[in-house]
Amino acid sequence: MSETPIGSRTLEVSLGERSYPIHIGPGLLGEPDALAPWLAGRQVMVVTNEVVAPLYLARCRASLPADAEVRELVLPDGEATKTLESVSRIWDALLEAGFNRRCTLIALGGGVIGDMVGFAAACYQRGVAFIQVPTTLLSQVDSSVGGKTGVNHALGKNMIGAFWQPRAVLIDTETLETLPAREFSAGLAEVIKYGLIRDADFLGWLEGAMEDLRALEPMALIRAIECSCALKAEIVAEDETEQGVRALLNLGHTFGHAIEAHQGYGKWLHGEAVGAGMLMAAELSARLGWLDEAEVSRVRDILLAAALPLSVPADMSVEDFLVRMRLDKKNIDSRLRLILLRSLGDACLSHETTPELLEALIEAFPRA
Ligand SMILES: NC(=O)c1ccc[n+]([C@@H]2O[C@H](COP(=O)([O-])OP(=O)(O)OC[C@H]3O[C@@H](n4cnc5c(N)ncnc54)[C@H](O)[C@@H]3O)[C@@H](O)[C@H]2O)c1
Ligand SMILES: O=C(O)C(=O)C[C@@H](O)[C@H](O)[C@H](O)COP(=O)(O)O
Ligand SMILES: [Zn+2]
Repeated sequence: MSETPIGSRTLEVSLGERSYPIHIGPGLLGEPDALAPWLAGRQVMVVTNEVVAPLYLARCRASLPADAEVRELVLPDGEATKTLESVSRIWDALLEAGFNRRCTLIALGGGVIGDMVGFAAACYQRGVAFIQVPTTLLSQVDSSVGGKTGVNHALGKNMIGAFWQPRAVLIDTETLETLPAREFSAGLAEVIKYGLIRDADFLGWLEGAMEDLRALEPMALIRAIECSCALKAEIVAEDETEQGVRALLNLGHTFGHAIEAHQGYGKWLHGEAVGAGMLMAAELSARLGWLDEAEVSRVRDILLAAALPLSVPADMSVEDFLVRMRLDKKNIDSRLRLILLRSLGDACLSHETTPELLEALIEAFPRA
């Protein structure tokens, strides 16, 4: 890009030869040639969905060089479409266009599009370039960074996938102006997650900034997105393929993924399920004697301030949770491993939970 616009920031995900930038700022999408530096060749396929296309496809095209051979694929919307069949449609479109190994895929949309396009890129002709252009808060603070790509399976979330890093992440914070409030709240869950797992100061700042964030106050937004991306980039650089510390990014997810899969993908938003799951993890941490009641209340209060659910679905039994949780990717040798909190800002991967403790926690957790 020629000039850095006011209020914008650049971070790096440091992965040696596969390092890449994260550009964050208002109005980045639509700048002429903004995407040009990371194209592998002239062939470009922009993949988006039917909600995002009318809003941002034209701006995305305007950020590509005039001589690029650009194709567009507009997929249906929603978590229920995060399937191998949708990814297959991307491969069909690439082959029909005669695209070769030097093509570049652009993921324009939220985490569903980003995860699918990344996976399509990882497999097409054994791996081609892709760029993340995230347009939801959740995808701007989490899913566009770190190279986890894939699709859901009826039996479990993100069960089919690959680690495949993008060449760049371009975050235009202005795209959040059209995002529904419920989706914005879902994104806040992952923002809160970073404070809970790794950064108590950031958590403290978030507690005071929640109103500004929900009002889309530009500087608060940039700070939340920048801090989130910086924390994620640091963890991914340390542990790209989740052999250790990266698992902390899964706080609340073992419970959350169980809710998403049991309810039917899309009924509960990913961030909503993760929010409730983080409260469950905090309460379990308290039952182990690690958090005190005041700390659990802080978790409850910040989730409430973000307009996230504090209860789980009324129709989910303890067994409904356990069946799904036993399939979690973090488990080893049938031992359930959960991310818990030793204190606010300090998470750990724990297998100290007994079945009795877990069952009692799920049983007692509020239903709605
Ligand atoms: N790969 C990772 O590391 C990672 C991390 C977190 C979440 N995820 C995955 O991300 C997915 C959730 O992502 P999400 O919350 O972005 O959901 P999403 O992609 O379904 O987007 C949410 C909704 O907002 C719409 N939308 C997108 N941008 C918009 C805009 N600017 N204005 C108006 N509407 C817009 C979408 O069409 C959709 O209806 C889940 O599948 C989750 O598993 C992946
Ligand atoms: O990047 C990661 O690592 C994460 O765990 C981020 C999570 O927010 C995200 O939901 C991720 O897709 C979960 O991955 P999974 O392997 O637990 O399905
Ligand atoms: Zn998540």
